[in-house]
Amino acid sequence: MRVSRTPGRQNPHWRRPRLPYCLRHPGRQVSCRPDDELRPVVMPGCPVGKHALNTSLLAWKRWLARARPRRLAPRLIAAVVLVGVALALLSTALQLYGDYRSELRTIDEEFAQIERTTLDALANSVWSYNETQIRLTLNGLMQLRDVAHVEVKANSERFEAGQRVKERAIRRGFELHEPSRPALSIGTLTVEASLDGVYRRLLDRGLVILAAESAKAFLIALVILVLVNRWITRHLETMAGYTREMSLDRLGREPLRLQRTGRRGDELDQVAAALNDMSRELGRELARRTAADAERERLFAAYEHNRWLLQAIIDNTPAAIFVRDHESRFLLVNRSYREFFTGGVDVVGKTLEEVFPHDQAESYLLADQRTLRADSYVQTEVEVTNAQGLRAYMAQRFPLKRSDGEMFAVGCVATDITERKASEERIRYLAQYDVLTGLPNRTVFRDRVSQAIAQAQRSGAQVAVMFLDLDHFKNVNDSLGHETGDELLKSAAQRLRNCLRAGDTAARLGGDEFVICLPTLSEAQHAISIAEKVLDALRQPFSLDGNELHVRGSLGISLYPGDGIDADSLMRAADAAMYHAKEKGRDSFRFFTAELNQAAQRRLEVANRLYEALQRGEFVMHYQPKIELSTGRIFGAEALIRWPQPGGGFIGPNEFIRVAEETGLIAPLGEWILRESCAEAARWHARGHEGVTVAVNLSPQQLLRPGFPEMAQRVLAETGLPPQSLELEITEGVLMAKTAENASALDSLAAMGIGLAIDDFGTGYSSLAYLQRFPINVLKIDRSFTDGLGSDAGDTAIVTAIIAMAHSLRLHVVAEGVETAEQALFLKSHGCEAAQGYHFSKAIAPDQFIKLLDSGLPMRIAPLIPAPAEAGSVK
Ligand SMILES: Nc1nc2c(ncn2[C@@H]2O[C@H](COP(=O)(O)O[C@H]3[C@@H](O)[C@H](n4cnc5c(=O)[nH]c(N)nc54)O[C@@H]3COP(=O)(O)O)[C@@H](O)[C@H]2O)c(=O)[nH]1
Repeated sequence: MRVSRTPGRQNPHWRRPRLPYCLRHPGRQVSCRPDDELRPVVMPGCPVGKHALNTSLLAWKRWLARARPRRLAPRLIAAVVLVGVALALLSTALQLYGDYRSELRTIDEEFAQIERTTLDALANSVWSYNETQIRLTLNGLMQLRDVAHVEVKANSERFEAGQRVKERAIRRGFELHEPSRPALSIGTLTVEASLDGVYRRLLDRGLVILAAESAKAFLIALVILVLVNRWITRHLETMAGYTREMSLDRLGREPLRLQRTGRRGDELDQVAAALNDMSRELGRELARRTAADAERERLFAAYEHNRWLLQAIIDNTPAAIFVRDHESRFLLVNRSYREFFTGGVDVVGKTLEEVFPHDQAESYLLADQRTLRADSYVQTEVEVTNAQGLRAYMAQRFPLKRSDGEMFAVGCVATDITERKASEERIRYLAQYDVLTGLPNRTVFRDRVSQAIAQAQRSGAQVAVMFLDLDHFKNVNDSLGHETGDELLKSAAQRLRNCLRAGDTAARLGGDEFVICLPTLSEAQHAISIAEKVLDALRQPFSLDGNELHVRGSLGISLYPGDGIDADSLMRAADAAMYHAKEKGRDSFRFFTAELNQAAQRRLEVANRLYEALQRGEFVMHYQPKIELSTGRIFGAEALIRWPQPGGGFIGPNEFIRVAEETGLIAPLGEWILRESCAEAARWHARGHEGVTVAVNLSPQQLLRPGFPEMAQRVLAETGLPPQSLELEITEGVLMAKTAENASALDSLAAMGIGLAIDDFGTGYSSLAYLQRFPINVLKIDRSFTDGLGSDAGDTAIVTAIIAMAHSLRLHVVAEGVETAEQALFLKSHGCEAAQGYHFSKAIAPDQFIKLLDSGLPMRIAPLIPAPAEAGSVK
C-alpha cells in the first residue's frame, strides 16, 4: 500500500482534518464532524459586503497559492539577486556619497588654492589695472575642473569668464586688497563651481559600481545556487522523493541514503536520520499495528465464532433464556424464549411493559428486582399459555455483573417443568390414591382415621372403621381374568362411595380389601346401617363384559375408643372382625370382639415367628399316601407341611402359608419344602421303592417368581430324585394369571420331565382350554366334590363328568378327600385311577410313611391302618 498524497481521502490514518470555515470569517473555525469536507459555510450575523470582500481575498489567496513557485532554487536565486541588488545599490549609494563629499572637498581645495596662489597676483593686476593680466588670470581660473564662471569686480569695472550657473553650483567670493595696504579692498573675485560635472562623474561611477555589484551579486547567487543545489536542494528532493515513494510495505526496510561523501552530521544528515528513524519507527509501529490488527481480527473472528456458537447453543437449548437490564429491557433472548413467551416475536430492545400485559410484566419485573436485591439465584415457577397449551416453567434468575462487580442485568434460564409437575402430581396422587379405583390408599386412610380420632377425642363421639373383603374375588380374577377383576373392583369402589356421606372415607388397601372410616359416629347403630347398606350394594349383580357377576362381601367393624385408640389398632381390629365374618359364612358383617382380638394377635404372632422358624428348621413335612385304586398300591404321596409346636400339636399350613405369602417368606419356605420333599422321595427310592412319586403343593407366587424351573432343576440335581418322580400341584388360578409367564415356566418344568397336577379341580373356572394349552398330566378332584359322592347328586355328576373329561384329554385323575370305602368304590367303578384321603391314610410323618412303604401291603377299600391322632390340629 502506498502512502496517499491525499491521505485524507483514502487512508484514515493519514487523514488531515479538513475543517469547515466561514466565508465571512475565513480565520474562524466552526465546529465540525471528522468527516466534514472542506466547504464554505456562512456564519450567522456576517455583513454581506464583508462577505463579498472575503470571498475575493480568498480567491486571491488561492490563486497565489497556485502561482507560488514550487521549486526552492529559483526562489533562492530571486532572493539572492534581490538581496545582492539591494546591497549593490546601498554600497553604490554609499560610495557615491563618499565621492560626492570628496568632490566637494576638491572644489573647496580649488577655492583655497585660488586664494593662496591667484588672489595676490590678481589684486596686483587689478591695482595696476592690467586688464590683460586680469583676463589671463580669469581664463587661467576657468581651467580649473569644475569652475564654470569667474567674475572680478573692481570699482566700476567688471571682468568675467565662463557662463553663469543658475543652480547646482558653489559660489565663493574673495576680497582683493591693495598690495600695499592689505586692509584696503580694491575689488572682489567671485568664483562659481558647477556641480553638474560632479554629478555626471558620480553617475558614471555609480553605474559602473552598480553593474559591478550586480554582477557580483549574481555570481554570488549563482554560486550559492549551485552550492545550495549541490549541498541541500538535491538532497531535499531525494528526501521528498523518498517520502513520496514511502509505502507501508517499505516502511523501515529501505533507509534513505543521500549522495554525500564523508560523514557530516549536519542538518541534512540529521533530517535523513530522523526520516529513517521515523520510517523505522513507523515500520515497527505498522508491524505492531498490523500484528495487533491481525490479532484483533483473529480475536474478532473468534469472538464472532464464539458468539455464533453461543447463540446456536442457546437457540437450540430447550430451555428458554433471556437477559434483561435494569430497565427491564431485553438484551438477549433465545429461540425457545420467543416460542414459549412471546409468540415467536423478537423482543430484544423492548421493555417488559412493551411485550407483556401490565400484570404479567409487573410480576416478571418484581422477580428481576428480587434477583438483583438478593444478588444470588432466585427460582420461581411461571405458568404460561402458549402454542403448546398451558405450560409450567421453572425460571432460575441470576444477577449478571460487570468485571468491576457492578450488576447490570438479570439472566434467566427457564425450563419446561410441565411434565415434571404432572409427574409430581401423579406421584403425589399415586402416593395417596389407588390408581385403579381412585379411592384413597392406606396412608391417606390412616391419616383420615387419625384426624377422626382427634376430632372424636374433643367431641366425645365414636369413630367406626370397617374392613371389607369381597368374597371369592380370587375366583373372578382366576376365571374371568384380571381385566374383569379390575372392572369389578372399580364398580365395587363406586358403590362404596355411593353408600357414604360426605366426610366418610372409603379407601382401598390392595387386592379386594377396602376400608371405610365413619367419623363422628353418634351411636354404633349407624355403623350397622352403613355396613348393611354396603353389603346390600354389593349384592346387586355386576354387569361386566357381558357377564353378570354376583359378588358378596364380608365386613368387619371396629369402634373407637372401645376397640383401639389409634388408626392401626382400629384397622387391625376391623380386619380381625372381617375374618370372623368370613369364617361365619361370608356375606355378613361382624363387630370386633375380645376373642377376635386374640385370633388377630395370633396371626401377628405367627407372622413374627415364621422367619425364625424357617431359620431354625422348625418345619417338618408329612406325607399322605396316594393309592392306585385298581390295585390298592401306594404309588406316591402328597407332601404337606407341618409346624410342630412346643408341647405337641402343629400350626396348620392354612394358618401360616397365607402369612408366608403375605410376607414374601413363601419363596425360601417353598424352596425348603421342595428340597425336603425331593430328598425324602430320593430316600424312598434308595430303600427300593423306585418309582414312588412325591407331589408338592406350589403356592401361586412360587411359580410366578422368575427362575423357579431352574431352582427345581437344581433341587432335583442336588437330591438325586428323577424328575419323573416329582409332581407339582398347582391351582387353576395359577394357570389363569399371567398366562405367558406361566406357560413358559410350566413348559420348562414339563420339558424336564416333572409332572404337573391341577389341584382342587372343579372349584375354579374348570376350563378345558387351559388343560389343553398347558402340559398338565393329572387332575385332582377337590374334596368338596368327593365329599358329596353318593349322597349329593350334583357332586356325583360333577365327579363323573371330571373323570370323563380328564380321560378324554388323556389325563390321570386323583380324587382327594376320600374318607369312606363307598367313595373309594364309586371312584374306582367310574374309572378314577387314584385317590387319597383319610379313608386310606392321613398325612403322616416320614418314618411312618417309610414303614408303610416297606410293609409292601396294598391299600384296601377299608382302611389298613387306624387313623392317627389329628395331625393337623391347630395349637
Ligand atoms: N404351598 C403349600 N401348601 C400347602 C403345603 N402343605 C399344605 N398346604 C396347603 O395347606 C392347606 C391345608 O393343608 P392341610 O392342613 O395339610 O390339609 C391337607 C390334608 O390334611 C387335608 N386332607 C387330606 N385328606 C383329607 C380328607 O380325607 N378329609 C379332610 N377333611 N381333609 C383331608 O386336605 C389338605 C390337602 O389339600 P390339597 O392341597 O388340596 O390336596 C391345603 O390347601 C394345602 O394345599 C405345602 O407344603 N405347600
